[in-house]
Amino acid sequence: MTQIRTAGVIGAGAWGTALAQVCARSGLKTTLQAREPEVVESIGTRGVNEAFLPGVRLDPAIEITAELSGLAHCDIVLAVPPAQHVRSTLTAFAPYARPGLPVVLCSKGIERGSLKLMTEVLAETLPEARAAVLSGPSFAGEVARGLPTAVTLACEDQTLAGELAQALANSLFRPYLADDLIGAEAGGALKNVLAIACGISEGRGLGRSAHAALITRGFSEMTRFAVALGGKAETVAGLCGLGDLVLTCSSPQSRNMSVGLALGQGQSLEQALSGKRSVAEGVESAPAVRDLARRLGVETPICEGVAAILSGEAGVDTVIEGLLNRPLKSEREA
Ligand SMILES: NC(=O)C1=CN([C@@H]2O[C@H](COP(=O)(O)OP(=O)(O)OC[C@H]3O[C@@H](n4cnc5c(N)ncnc54)[C@H](O)[C@@H]3O)[C@@H](O)[C@H]2O)C=CC1
Ligand SMILES: O=C(CO)COP(=O)(O)O
Repeated sequence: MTQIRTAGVIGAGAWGTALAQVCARSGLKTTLQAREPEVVESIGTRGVNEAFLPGVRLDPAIEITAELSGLAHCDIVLAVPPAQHVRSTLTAFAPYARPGLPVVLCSKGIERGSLKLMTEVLAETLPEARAAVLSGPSFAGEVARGLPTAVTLACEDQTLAGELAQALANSLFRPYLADDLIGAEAGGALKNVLAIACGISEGRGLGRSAHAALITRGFSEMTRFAVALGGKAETVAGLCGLGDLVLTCSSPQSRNMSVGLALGQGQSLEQALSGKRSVAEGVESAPAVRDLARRLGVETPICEGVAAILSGEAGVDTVIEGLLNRPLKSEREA
Protein backbone atom coordinates (compact mmCIF):
# COMPACT_ATOMS: atom_id res chain seq x y z
CA MET A 1 0.00 0.00 0.00
CA THR A 2 1.47 3.33 -1.11
CA GLN A 3 0.98 6.21 1.30
CA ILE A 4 -0.49 9.23 -0.47
CA ARG A 5 0.41 12.32 1.54
CA THR A 6 0.73 15.11 -1.02
CA ALA A 7 -1.61 16.22 -3.80
CA GLY A 8 -1.09 18.63 -6.66
CA VAL A 9 -4.02 20.21 -8.49
CA ILE A 10 -3.46 21.54 -12.00
CA GLY A 11 -5.86 24.35 -12.84
CA ALA A 12 -7.40 26.78 -10.36
CA GLY A 13 -10.79 27.27 -11.95
CA ALA A 14 -13.83 26.69 -9.76
CA TRP A 15 -13.48 22.90 -9.75
CA GLY A 16 -9.70 22.74 -9.31
CA THR A 17 -10.03 25.15 -6.38
CA ALA A 18 -12.86 23.11 -4.83
CA LEU A 19 -10.85 19.91 -5.27
CA ALA A 20 -7.84 21.50 -3.59
CA GLN A 21 -10.21 22.25 -0.70
CA VAL A 22 -11.32 18.57 -0.69
CA CYS A 23 -7.70 17.38 -0.66
CA ALA A 24 -6.78 19.71 2.19
CA ARG A 25 -9.89 18.68 4.13
CA SER A 26 -8.80 15.05 3.70
CA GLY A 27 -5.46 15.86 5.33
CA LEU A 28 -3.32 15.89 2.17
CA LYS A 29 -0.58 18.48 1.86
CA THR A 30 -2.02 20.28 -1.16
CA THR A 31 -0.51 22.51 -3.84
CA LEU A 32 -2.81 24.26 -6.31
CA GLN A 33 -1.42 25.53 -9.61
CA ALA A 34 -3.06 28.56 -11.24
CA ARG A 35 -2.15 30.01 -14.60
CA GLU A 36 -3.53 33.50 -13.92
CA PRO A 37 -1.28 35.77 -11.79
CA GLU A 38 -4.37 37.43 -10.28
CA VAL A 39 -5.61 34.05 -9.03
CA VAL A 40 -2.23 33.30 -7.44
CA GLU A 41 -2.36 36.73 -5.80
CA SER A 42 -5.96 36.43 -4.66
CA ILE A 43 -5.55 32.98 -3.09
CA GLY A 44 -2.06 33.73 -1.77
CA THR A 45 -2.96 36.99 -0.06
CA ARG A 46 -6.70 36.78 0.70
CA GLY A 47 -7.39 33.02 0.76
CA VAL A 48 -10.15 33.34 -1.84
CA ASN A 49 -10.27 32.62 -5.58
CA GLU A 50 -12.09 35.81 -6.50
CA ALA A 51 -11.99 35.13 -10.26
CA PHE A 52 -13.44 31.62 -10.34
CA LEU A 53 -14.87 30.75 -6.90
CA PRO A 54 -15.75 33.99 -5.15
CA GLY A 55 -17.14 34.00 -1.64
CA VAL A 56 -15.53 30.77 -0.44
CA ARG A 57 -12.77 31.00 2.16
CA LEU A 58 -10.13 28.44 1.30
CA ASP A 59 -8.22 26.21 3.69
CA PRO A 60 -5.11 28.22 4.62
CA ALA A 61 -3.02 25.05 4.31
CA ILE A 62 -3.47 25.08 0.50
CA GLU A 63 -0.29 26.26 -1.19
CA ILE A 64 -0.74 28.22 -4.38
CA THR A 65 1.80 28.32 -7.20
CA ALA A 66 1.95 29.65 -10.73
CA GLU A 67 4.45 26.98 -11.74
CA LEU A 68 3.72 23.44 -12.91
CA SER A 69 7.18 22.56 -11.58
CA GLY A 70 5.73 23.30 -8.13
CA LEU A 71 3.81 20.00 -8.36
CA ALA A 72 6.85 17.81 -9.15
CA HIS A 73 7.04 16.50 -5.56
CA CYS A 74 3.38 15.42 -5.33
CA ASP A 75 2.32 11.79 -4.75
CA ILE A 76 -0.76 12.32 -6.93
CA VAL A 77 -1.90 14.98 -9.37
CA LEU A 78 -5.47 16.01 -10.16
CA ALA A 79 -5.77 17.47 -13.67
CA VAL A 80 -8.58 20.03 -13.85
CA PRO A 81 -8.17 22.33 -16.87
CA PRO A 82 -11.06 22.70 -19.32
CA ALA A 83 -11.10 19.63 -21.60
CA GLN A 84 -9.90 21.59 -24.65
CA HIS A 85 -6.77 22.66 -22.74
CA VAL A 86 -5.85 19.33 -21.14
CA ARG A 87 -3.43 18.40 -23.94
CA SER A 88 -1.43 21.64 -23.82
CA THR A 89 -1.45 21.68 -20.01
CA LEU A 90 -0.27 18.08 -19.59
CA THR A 91 2.36 18.57 -22.29
CA ALA A 92 3.70 21.52 -20.30
CA PHE A 93 3.60 19.43 -17.11
CA ALA A 94 5.41 16.42 -18.70
CA PRO A 95 8.96 17.45 -17.68
CA TYR A 96 7.89 17.39 -13.99
CA ALA A 97 5.92 14.10 -13.97
CA ARG A 98 7.75 11.06 -12.64
CA PRO A 99 7.04 7.65 -14.23
CA GLY A 100 4.06 5.93 -12.62
CA LEU A 101 2.57 9.17 -11.26
CA PRO A 102 -1.17 8.71 -10.58
CA VAL A 103 -3.05 11.39 -12.56
CA VAL A 104 -6.71 11.85 -11.69
CA LEU A 105 -8.54 13.36 -14.66
CA CYS A 106 -11.33 15.65 -13.43
CA SER A 107 -12.23 17.53 -16.64
CA LYS A 108 -15.48 16.62 -18.39
CA GLY A 109 -15.37 16.69 -22.15
CA ILE A 110 -14.10 15.35 -25.45
CA GLU A 111 -11.29 16.97 -27.40
CA ARG A 112 -12.52 18.68 -30.54
CA GLY A 113 -10.80 17.70 -33.76
CA SER A 114 -9.13 14.54 -32.46
CA LEU A 115 -12.43 13.37 -30.82
CA LYS A 116 -10.33 11.89 -28.03
CA LEU A 117 -11.29 11.21 -24.44
CA MET A 118 -9.17 12.74 -21.67
CA THR A 119 -7.61 9.33 -20.89
CA GLU A 120 -6.43 9.14 -24.51
CA VAL A 121 -5.00 12.64 -24.27
CA LEU A 122 -3.21 11.62 -21.06
CA ALA A 123 -1.81 8.48 -22.71
CA GLU A 124 -0.36 10.62 -25.50
CA THR A 125 1.07 13.37 -23.30
CA LEU A 126 2.19 11.47 -20.16
CA PRO A 127 2.44 7.86 -21.36
CA GLU A 128 4.02 6.67 -18.11
CA ALA A 129 1.32 8.11 -15.85
CA ARG A 130 -1.33 5.92 -14.20
CA ALA A 131 -4.79 7.20 -15.15
CA ALA A 132 -7.87 7.61 -12.99
CA VAL A 133 -11.10 9.52 -13.65
CA LEU A 134 -13.07 11.41 -11.01
CA SER A 135 -16.57 12.43 -12.06
CA GLY A 136 -20.01 12.83 -10.54
CA PRO A 137 -22.59 15.30 -9.24
CA SER A 138 -20.47 18.06 -7.74
CA PHE A 139 -21.07 21.77 -8.13
CA ALA A 140 -17.75 23.38 -7.22
CA GLY A 141 -19.32 26.03 -4.97
CA GLU A 142 -21.26 23.45 -2.95
CA VAL A 143 -18.28 21.13 -2.55
CA ALA A 144 -15.92 23.96 -1.62
CA ARG A 145 -18.37 25.29 0.99
CA GLY A 146 -18.49 21.85 2.59
CA LEU A 147 -21.80 20.48 1.37
CA PRO A 148 -21.71 16.70 0.93
CA THR A 149 -21.61 14.66 -2.26
CA ALA A 150 -20.55 11.32 -3.71
CA VAL A 151 -18.63 10.75 -6.95
CA THR A 152 -17.26 7.96 -9.12
CA LEU A 153 -13.53 7.26 -9.01
CA ALA A 154 -12.61 5.04 -11.94
CA CYS A 155 -9.25 3.34 -12.35
CA GLU A 156 -8.28 0.08 -14.07
CA ASP A 157 -5.96 -0.78 -11.20
CA GLN A 158 -8.38 -1.35 -8.34
CA THR A 159 -5.60 -1.27 -5.74
CA LEU A 160 -4.68 2.23 -6.88
CA ALA A 161 -8.39 3.13 -7.03
CA GLY A 162 -8.73 2.13 -3.39
CA GLU A 163 -5.67 4.15 -2.39
CA LEU A 164 -6.89 7.23 -4.26
CA ALA A 165 -10.38 6.93 -2.79
CA GLN A 166 -8.92 6.54 0.70
CA ALA A 167 -6.72 9.60 0.19
CA LEU A 168 -9.44 11.86 -1.25
CA ALA A 169 -12.39 10.78 0.90
CA ASN A 170 -13.64 12.69 3.88
CA SER A 171 -16.95 12.88 5.70
CA LEU A 172 -18.28 15.30 3.04
CA PHE A 173 -16.81 13.74 -0.09
CA ARG A 174 -17.43 10.09 -0.83
CA PRO A 175 -15.80 8.42 -3.86
CA TYR A 176 -17.25 5.12 -5.11
CA LEU A 177 -14.87 2.85 -7.01
CA ALA A 178 -15.26 1.78 -10.63
CA ASP A 179 -12.92 0.13 -13.13
CA ASP A 180 -14.50 1.59 -16.28
CA LEU A 181 -12.78 4.84 -17.25
CA ILE A 182 -14.51 5.09 -20.63
CA GLY A 183 -17.98 4.89 -19.10
CA ALA A 184 -17.07 7.52 -16.50
CA GLU A 185 -15.71 9.86 -19.19
CA ALA A 186 -18.66 9.36 -21.53
CA GLY A 187 -21.07 10.19 -18.70
CA GLY A 188 -19.27 13.42 -17.80
CA ALA A 189 -18.98 14.59 -21.41
CA LEU A 190 -22.56 13.89 -22.49
CA LYS A 191 -24.29 15.24 -19.40
CA ASN A 192 -22.99 18.71 -20.24
CA VAL A 193 -24.47 18.60 -23.75
CA LEU A 194 -27.75 17.21 -22.40
CA ALA A 195 -27.86 19.96 -19.75
CA ILE A 196 -27.79 22.52 -22.57
CA ALA A 197 -30.79 20.71 -24.10
CA CYS A 198 -32.66 20.83 -20.78
CA GLY A 199 -31.84 24.52 -20.41
CA ILE A 200 -33.21 25.21 -23.88
CA SER A 201 -36.40 23.34 -23.00
CA GLU A 202 -36.72 25.32 -19.77
CA GLY A 203 -36.00 28.62 -21.55
CA ARG A 204 -38.69 27.86 -24.14
CA GLY A 205 -41.17 27.08 -21.35
CA LEU A 206 -41.76 23.48 -22.47
CA GLY A 207 -42.62 22.34 -18.94
CA ARG A 208 -41.59 19.69 -16.41
CA SER A 209 -42.84 16.75 -18.48
CA ALA A 210 -40.59 17.63 -21.43
CA HIS A 211 -37.73 18.12 -18.96
CA ALA A 212 -38.15 14.61 -17.54
CA ALA A 213 -38.53 13.13 -21.03
CA LEU A 214 -35.31 14.85 -22.15
CA ILE A 215 -33.35 13.55 -19.15
CA THR A 216 -34.60 10.01 -19.75
CA ARG A 217 -34.02 9.95 -23.50
CA GLY A 218 -30.71 11.75 -22.93
CA PHE A 219 -29.67 9.03 -20.51
CA SER A 220 -30.48 6.50 -23.19
CA GLU A 221 -28.16 8.38 -25.63
CA MET A 222 -25.44 8.49 -22.99
CA THR A 223 -25.70 4.75 -22.38
CA ARG A 224 -25.57 3.84 -26.09
CA PHE A 225 -22.63 6.17 -26.64
CA ALA A 226 -20.67 4.80 -23.66
CA VAL A 227 -21.27 1.18 -24.65
CA ALA A 228 -20.27 1.82 -28.29
CA LEU A 229 -17.01 3.36 -27.04
CA GLY A 230 -16.28 0.25 -24.96
CA GLY A 231 -17.69 1.43 -21.62
CA LYS A 232 -20.31 -0.26 -19.46
CA ALA A 233 -23.99 0.61 -19.12
CA GLU A 234 -23.77 0.01 -15.37
CA THR A 235 -21.10 2.72 -15.03
CA VAL A 236 -23.25 5.42 -16.62
CA ALA A 237 -26.15 4.31 -14.42
CA GLY A 238 -24.01 5.53 -11.50
CA LEU A 239 -22.90 8.88 -10.12
CA CYS A 240 -20.71 9.83 -13.12
CA GLY A 241 -23.61 9.38 -15.54
CA LEU A 242 -27.16 9.46 -14.27
CA GLY A 243 -26.19 11.22 -11.03
CA ASP A 244 -24.43 14.08 -12.77
CA LEU A 245 -27.07 14.27 -15.51
CA VAL A 246 -29.83 14.76 -12.95
CA LEU A 247 -27.81 17.44 -11.13
CA THR A 248 -26.68 19.38 -14.18
CA CYS A 249 -30.06 19.30 -15.92
CA SER A 250 -31.93 20.49 -12.85
CA SER A 251 -30.26 23.66 -11.69
CA PRO A 252 -29.33 26.99 -13.27
CA GLN A 253 -26.22 26.75 -11.03
CA SER A 254 -24.98 24.66 -13.97
CA ARG A 255 -23.11 26.79 -16.50
CA ASN A 256 -24.23 24.39 -19.24
CA MET A 257 -27.87 24.57 -18.27
CA SER A 258 -27.73 28.36 -18.06
CA VAL A 259 -26.28 28.61 -21.56
CA GLY A 260 -29.21 26.47 -22.72
CA LEU A 261 -31.68 28.65 -20.80
CA ALA A 262 -30.37 31.75 -22.57
CA LEU A 263 -30.57 30.04 -25.97
CA GLY A 264 -34.11 28.88 -25.22
CA GLN A 265 -35.06 32.43 -24.31
CA GLY A 266 -33.90 33.57 -27.74
CA GLN A 267 -30.36 34.78 -27.09
CA SER A 268 -27.56 33.98 -29.55
CA LEU A 269 -24.68 31.77 -28.40
CA GLU A 270 -22.47 34.85 -28.37
CA GLN A 271 -24.90 36.65 -26.06
CA ALA A 272 -25.26 33.56 -23.86
CA LEU A 273 -21.49 33.36 -23.36
CA SER A 274 -20.69 37.06 -23.27
CA GLY A 275 -18.81 38.37 -20.25
CA LYS A 276 -18.33 34.85 -18.87
CA ARG A 277 -14.87 33.75 -17.87
CA SER A 278 -16.02 30.31 -16.81
CA VAL A 279 -16.30 27.34 -19.13
CA ALA A 280 -19.50 25.64 -20.36
CA GLU A 281 -17.94 22.39 -21.57
CA GLY A 282 -21.01 21.20 -23.46
CA VAL A 283 -20.56 24.01 -25.99
CA GLU A 284 -17.19 22.55 -27.03
CA SER A 285 -18.11 18.89 -26.57
CA ALA A 286 -21.42 18.94 -28.50
CA PRO A 287 -19.83 18.83 -31.98
CA ALA A 288 -17.25 16.30 -30.77
CA VAL A 289 -20.00 14.05 -29.35
CA ARG A 290 -21.96 14.36 -32.62
CA ASP A 291 -18.93 13.50 -34.77
CA LEU A 292 -17.78 10.63 -32.56
CA ALA A 293 -21.30 9.19 -32.35
CA ARG A 294 -21.58 9.26 -36.14
CA ARG A 295 -18.21 7.53 -36.42
CA LEU A 296 -19.39 4.87 -33.95
CA GLY A 297 -22.73 4.50 -35.72
CA VAL A 298 -24.69 5.54 -32.61
CA GLU A 299 -27.83 7.68 -32.79
CA THR A 300 -27.72 10.68 -30.44
CA PRO A 301 -30.57 12.89 -31.68
CA ILE A 302 -30.65 15.22 -28.66
CA CYS A 303 -26.88 15.83 -28.75
CA GLU A 304 -27.11 16.27 -32.54
CA GLY A 305 -29.84 18.85 -32.03
CA VAL A 306 -27.77 20.77 -29.49
CA ALA A 307 -24.74 20.74 -31.83
CA ALA A 308 -26.94 22.03 -34.68
CA ILE A 309 -28.33 24.88 -32.53
CA LEU A 310 -24.87 25.86 -31.26
CA SER A 311 -23.38 25.95 -34.75
CA GLY A 312 -26.34 27.89 -36.12
CA GLU A 313 -27.20 25.08 -38.57
CA ALA A 314 -30.72 24.88 -37.12
CA GLY A 315 -32.98 27.03 -34.98
CA VAL A 316 -34.34 25.97 -31.58
CA ASP A 317 -37.91 25.46 -32.84
CA THR A 318 -36.80 23.41 -35.84
CA VAL A 319 -34.77 21.09 -33.59
CA ILE A 320 -37.64 20.68 -31.11
CA GLU A 321 -40.05 19.90 -33.94
CA GLY A 322 -37.59 17.41 -35.42
CA LEU A 323 -37.15 15.58 -32.10
CA LEU A 324 -40.91 15.34 -31.54
CA ASN A 325 -41.56 14.02 -35.05
CA ARG A 326 -38.98 11.25 -35.20
CA PRO A 327 -40.45 7.86 -36.20
CA LEU A 328 -42.31 6.09 -33.38
CA LYS A 329 -40.42 3.13 -31.97
CA SER A 330 -39.85 0.89 -28.98
CA GLU A 331 -38.48 2.73 -25.95
CA ARG A 332 -35.49 0.37 -26.01
CA GLU A 333 -34.46 1.55 -29.50
CA ALA A 334 -32.48 4.62 -30.49
N1 LIG B 1 -17.24 23.98 -11.87
C1 LIG B 1 -17.77 22.83 -11.51
O1 LIG B 1 -18.71 22.79 -10.71
C2 LIG B 1 -17.22 21.56 -12.06
C3 LIG B 1 -16.38 21.55 -13.17
N2 LIG B 1 -15.91 20.37 -13.66
C4 LIG B 1 -15.02 20.33 -14.81
O2 LIG B 1 -13.76 20.88 -14.46
C5 LIG B 1 -13.14 21.43 -15.62
C6 LIG B 1 -12.65 22.83 -15.29
O3 LIG B 1 -13.77 23.62 -15.03
P1 LIG B 1 -13.81 24.77 -13.93
O4 LIG B 1 -12.81 24.53 -12.87
O5 LIG B 1 -15.21 24.93 -13.53
O6 LIG B 1 -13.31 26.03 -14.78
P2 LIG B 1 -13.75 27.56 -14.62
O7 LIG B 1 -14.79 27.85 -15.63
O8 LIG B 1 -14.06 27.89 -13.22
O9 LIG B 1 -12.42 28.32 -14.99
C7 LIG B 1 -11.86 28.31 -16.28
C8 LIG B 1 -10.55 27.59 -16.22
O10 LIG B 1 -9.99 27.55 -17.52
C9 LIG B 1 -8.59 27.76 -17.40
N3 LIG B 1 -8.06 28.17 -18.68
C10 LIG B 1 -8.47 29.19 -19.47
N4 LIG B 1 -7.69 29.25 -20.58
C11 LIG B 1 -6.79 28.23 -20.47
C12 LIG B 1 -5.73 27.77 -21.29
N5 LIG B 1 -5.43 28.36 -22.45
N6 LIG B 1 -5.02 26.70 -20.88
C13 LIG B 1 -5.30 26.08 -19.71
N7 LIG B 1 -6.30 26.47 -18.90
C14 LIG B 1 -7.02 27.54 -19.28
C15 LIG B 1 -8.50 28.82 -16.33
O11 LIG B 1 -7.18 28.87 -15.81
C16 LIG B 1 -9.49 28.27 -15.32
O12 LIG B 1 -8.87 27.30 -14.53
C17 LIG B 1 -14.19 21.37 -16.73
O13 LIG B 1 -13.92 20.27 -17.55
C18 LIG B 1 -15.50 21.17 -15.98
O14 LIG B 1 -16.46 20.45 -16.75
C19 LIG B 1 -16.23 19.18 -13.07
C20 LIG B 1 -17.05 19.14 -11.97
C21 LIG B 1 -17.61 20.32 -11.38
O1 LIG C 1 -20.02 19.18 -13.67
C1 LIG C 1 -20.68 19.86 -12.93
C2 LIG C 1 -21.46 19.34 -11.81
O2 LIG C 1 -21.17 17.99 -11.57
C3 LIG C 1 -20.76 21.33 -13.18
O3 LIG C 1 -21.66 21.56 -14.19
P1 LIG C 1 -21.54 22.88 -15.08
O4 LIG C 1 -20.17 22.84 -15.72
O5 LIG C 1 -22.64 22.80 -16.06
O6 LIG C 1 -21.67 24.04 -14.15
